[in-house]
Amino acid sequence: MAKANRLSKLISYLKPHLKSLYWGISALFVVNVIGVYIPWLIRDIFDDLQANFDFNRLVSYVVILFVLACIMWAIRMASRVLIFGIGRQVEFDLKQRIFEHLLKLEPAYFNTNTSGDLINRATSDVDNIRRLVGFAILSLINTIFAYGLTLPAMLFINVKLSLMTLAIYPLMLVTVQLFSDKLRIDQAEVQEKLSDISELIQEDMSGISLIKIYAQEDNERRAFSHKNQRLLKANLSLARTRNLLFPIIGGIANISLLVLLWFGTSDIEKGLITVGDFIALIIYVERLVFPTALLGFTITTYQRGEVSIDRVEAIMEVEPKIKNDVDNVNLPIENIKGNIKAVNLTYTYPNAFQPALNSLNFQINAGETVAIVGLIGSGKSTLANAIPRLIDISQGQLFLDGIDITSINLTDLRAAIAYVPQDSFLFSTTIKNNIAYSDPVGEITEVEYAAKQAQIHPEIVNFPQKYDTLVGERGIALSGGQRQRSSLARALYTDAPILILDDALSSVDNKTATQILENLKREKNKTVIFITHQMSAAQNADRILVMEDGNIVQMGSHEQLLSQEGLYKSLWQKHQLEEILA
Ligand SMILES: Nc1ncnc2c1ncn2[C@@H]1O[C@H](COP(=O)(O)OP(=O)(O)OP(=O)(O)O)[C@@H](O)[C@H]1O
Repeated sequence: MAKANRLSKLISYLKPHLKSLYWGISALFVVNVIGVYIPWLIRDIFDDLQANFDFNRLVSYVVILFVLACIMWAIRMASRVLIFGIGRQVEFDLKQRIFEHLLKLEPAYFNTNTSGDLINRATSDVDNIRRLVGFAILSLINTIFAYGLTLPAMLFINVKLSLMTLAIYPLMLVTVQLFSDKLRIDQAEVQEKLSDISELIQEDMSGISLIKIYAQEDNERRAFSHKNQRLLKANLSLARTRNLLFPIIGGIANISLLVLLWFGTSDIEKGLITVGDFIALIIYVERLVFPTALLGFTITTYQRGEVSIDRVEAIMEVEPKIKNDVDNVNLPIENIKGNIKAVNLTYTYPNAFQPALNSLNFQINAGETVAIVGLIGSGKSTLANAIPRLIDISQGQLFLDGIDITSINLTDLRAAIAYVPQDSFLFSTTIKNNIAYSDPVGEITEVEYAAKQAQIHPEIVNFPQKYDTLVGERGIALSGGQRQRSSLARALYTDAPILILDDALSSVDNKTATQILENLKREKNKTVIFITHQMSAAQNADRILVMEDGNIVQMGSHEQLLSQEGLYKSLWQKHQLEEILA
């Protein structure tokens, strides 16, 4: 991204918070004015008291200085709260925008972009932008005000002394810049070693049974110790760099004070400056140490923030491929019958050489139960994903109740379809919330009804907290079959006119799977499409589509297909042989 573009992005992040920024900058200005005025006052106090000491005046000066210092402290606090607050606000806005944008993107995007990278952009990169907006802006403006106000005051007191003492300050800036590069490298190294360790812990905890079966505890312990050593080394290197930098900055500041002391005292002696002038200069020089040192960090923070703006904006620039047509048609769920028709339906995955769906033509009537069978990789899941537009299919190839699905409002289309994907994903929440995912405030009786239809109810009531039992990663471990039937219950709960099951009962025994499908068949007006490798379940469907290499090679009822030579007959014979052998 070009520099000007980045700057305009940065301004757009700040735009909603301009009022706070205005007040924050104003507060910083006032702080710096008071910060320059206090040494000036001390200068006058010294010169005044030296000429004519009076205890009462001393007390009143001390009170004035104390009040000014308190006001400065309070305003400085306010400026920090305001500007760091903007950083936090921008962080909040960006995280929200990234998440909302990711929700708009199609599943294919997440196949080509790792979740680790996306999480990194939404956390570490957003954090870098927060630092740019909070710390870098505060520090940069503070430095501008500090120099802009302090330097004239110093020059007014004595040009030669001011320039001599500050001449060494660029060295401080360069040192911090050099160190901040090293600090960044060390910090990244620590981060990398830390994620290595986290990955190992995560993997070992998931594969703990395998480690035990293969008696690999010693090997894993050694692997952990090796990674832990590397983390220790990285941490020590970071500590060394930090511990070296701050004494060097202090040393440079002290050199400039020594210069001031050396030439300043002789100037007092020569009567070129007063004692008050000298003390004010010392305070001014000290005042500039912090902003100068911070400027080095500010430049690095700014550069890092710029890279992060590019990385975050790269996500935001990805246009969702599957979106509503400009003149999309609303299709209320109560008007949907559930007829599905494909006309030369063709789909090729990006970077694939062959189409996964190769000019399919079929019609599924409303209320029909259709099984899709075929060899692995023949395109069954791709077809299932095409109907709710989870993949980007072309216009004029797939129709719902005679309407091109690419022109139907996406929310309406998806509301019409209950879909159970191959992996029965469960969220880390209660079983009730998992089933009632599409309408979390639904009645428990409806949740139970769906669970009964999916034949999981008797097992749920045996769970420790019944429907309130936590499942998913942080809950109890469910068997494959229980997970599948819970996902099925989630789909049945929505009561959509079309139900698609993608091999969703593969871990359920044949008898239960057949029973579930029988129950579904009895559901009037529901179009059911179920992809399966279980031939005993498929045989009960009204019709069966047989797929091979992205083509529908056979279509008909179980009896019709058995009477023909072809893939279906050989799949059925194989199934029967397995039954006999079992
Ligand atoms: N995201 C993807 N990117 C590229 N190719 C893919 C992708 N998903 C599937 N394919 C390919 O498309 C073809 C059809 O895959 P699909 O998953 O639809 O088959 P399937 O019949 O459902 O298989 P299974 O019975 O094993 O579930 C396969 O050759 C597969 O390798």
